[in-house]
Amino acid sequence: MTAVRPESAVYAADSGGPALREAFVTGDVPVAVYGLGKMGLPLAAVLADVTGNVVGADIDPEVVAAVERGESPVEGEPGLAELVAETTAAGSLRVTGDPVDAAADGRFHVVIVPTLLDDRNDPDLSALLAAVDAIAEGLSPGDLVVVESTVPPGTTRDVVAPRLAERSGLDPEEFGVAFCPERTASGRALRDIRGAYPKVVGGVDAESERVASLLYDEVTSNEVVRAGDATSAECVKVFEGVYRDVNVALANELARVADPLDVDVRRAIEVANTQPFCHIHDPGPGVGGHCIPLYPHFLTSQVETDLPLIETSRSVNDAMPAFVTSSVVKLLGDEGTDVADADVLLLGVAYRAGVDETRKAPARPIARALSKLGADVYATDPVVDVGEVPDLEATPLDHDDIESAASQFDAVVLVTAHEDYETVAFDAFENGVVVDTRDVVEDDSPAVYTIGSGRS
Ligand SMILES: NC(=O)C1=CN([C@@H]2O[C@H](COP(=O)(O)OP(=O)(O)OC[C@H]3O[C@@H](n4cnc5c(N)ncnc54)[C@H](O)[C@@H]3O)[C@@H](O)[C@H]2O)C=CC1
Ligand SMILES: CC(=O)N[C@@H]1[C@@H](OP(=O)(O)OP(=O)(O)OC[C@H]2O[C@@H](n3ccc(=O)[nH]c3=O)[C@H](O)[C@@H]2O)O[C@H](C(=O)O)[C@@H](O)[C@@H]1O
Repeated sequence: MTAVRPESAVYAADSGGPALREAFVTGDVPVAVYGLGKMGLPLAAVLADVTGNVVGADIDPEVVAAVERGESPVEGEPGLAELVAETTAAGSLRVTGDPVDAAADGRFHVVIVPTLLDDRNDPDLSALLAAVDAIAEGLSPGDLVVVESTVPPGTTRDVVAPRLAERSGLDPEEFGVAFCPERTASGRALRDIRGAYPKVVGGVDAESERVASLLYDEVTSNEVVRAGDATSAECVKVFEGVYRDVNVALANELARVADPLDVDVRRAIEVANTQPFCHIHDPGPGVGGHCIPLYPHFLTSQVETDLPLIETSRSVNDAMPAFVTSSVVKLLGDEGTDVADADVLLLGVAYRAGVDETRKAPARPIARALSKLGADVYATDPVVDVGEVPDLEATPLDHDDIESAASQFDAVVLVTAHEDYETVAFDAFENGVVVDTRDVVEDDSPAVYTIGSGRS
């Protein structure tokens, strides 16, 4: 039986028909976005561009102040600074430091706050619950609440929806709840949000899913895929990430046979992938970011079932920094240099190319391990401010000084495949070994050891 919601801007009399779509794009369905970070600000700006009526809430005063000034505190997103300036100037995007404030205004509530792990690798949903509690204070009959933050499967149905009802005093039938994952990647957020991929929606009931799919259909130029329920939609997001972590682990494990087999594994992978059903990923120094390394734990923490492949893949990826470190030590030894006497430069601290993000970045454990062995470790990055990176055991080196300082280093390790490194003259490192963990360095450079390909 379809839930009959109290009539509201979202659940108009002919809910789901032209009236709702029309109301949404004319600003008659006020939108509240909770979390204006790397994903939330681009999302709020696009929703403001579509509807003309968005209030963004963030608990970080610096974020609020920047957006109030019409500035984007999120960098590295093409078009975002302009869109934030335009939508704030037009009054389409307002911002508040009080999520309860936003909840009072909003009728369509979108939560995109951080969901991380605690120090025991259990999901930390504290930010999500705080946002949900704020929404509950301002929830009105006929509202729709959507979670976009990645969460462990079952969270929307078993935690968010009941908590909203309990804390708002509303009957569960009086409002809608759905999970609609954010599938966007940093550096291409506006393009992704506007329709690079289908938008997935899943409701705690059919009416929630139907209305969520209508609203997002006005946002994306791509199709909207209805997962059938909220937990299925949560699984879609987590499975995408787990698929990636397991497949990167396969590539990393294959990279380990390059030396014993004396084969260029990267080349073999490239050729194997000419089969349409073969999609072996790229070997690297480890899996970073605050998404892919986390999502397997969002699944394993939810079930008692043994999931050895998923858990082992995590271990394989987390062991890559040690594999890189041992390769550096061996190559230095081959040159008669003891790692304890070595100066080592890490090229790249960001977890992947082009992003200003170092959470779970492989550079951190590589620097720590080399320092522990007595090496003097330096690090540079064209995007990240290395001096501001917490827990990095390395001396910052300015990106522009790489070639002039090159001769002092006994080893240089390319950790992040930043585009800037494609133009570095690696022959300037004539006194040292070059370890390339991302297959960026041109083969005609001096003896380069590429993880997965061996010596050039
Ligand atoms: N960064 C990425 O590449 C992607 C992230 N996601 C998911 O999106 C969610 C958000 O991630 P990011 O935007 O990267 O995080 P972020 O750390 O860049 O931004 C989070 C923002 O939320 C704010 N915040 C924290 N608690 C709040 C609260 N109770 N109310 C209002 N604002 C609050 C913070 O001050 C911060 O500005 C996470 O669940 C993540 O898994 C999904 C796809 C891609
Ligand atoms: C399934 C999927 O591709 N998810 C994307 C991913 O983006 P993210 O920014 O985390 O980057 P990523 O390309 O997955 O890389 C994650 C980590 O894995 C490493 N990595 C990735 C692919 C590969 O073949 N080899 C490899 O070593 C990267 O260097 C990086 O350290 O996670 C995002 C997220 O959910 O936050 C998601 O929106 C993005 O679409």
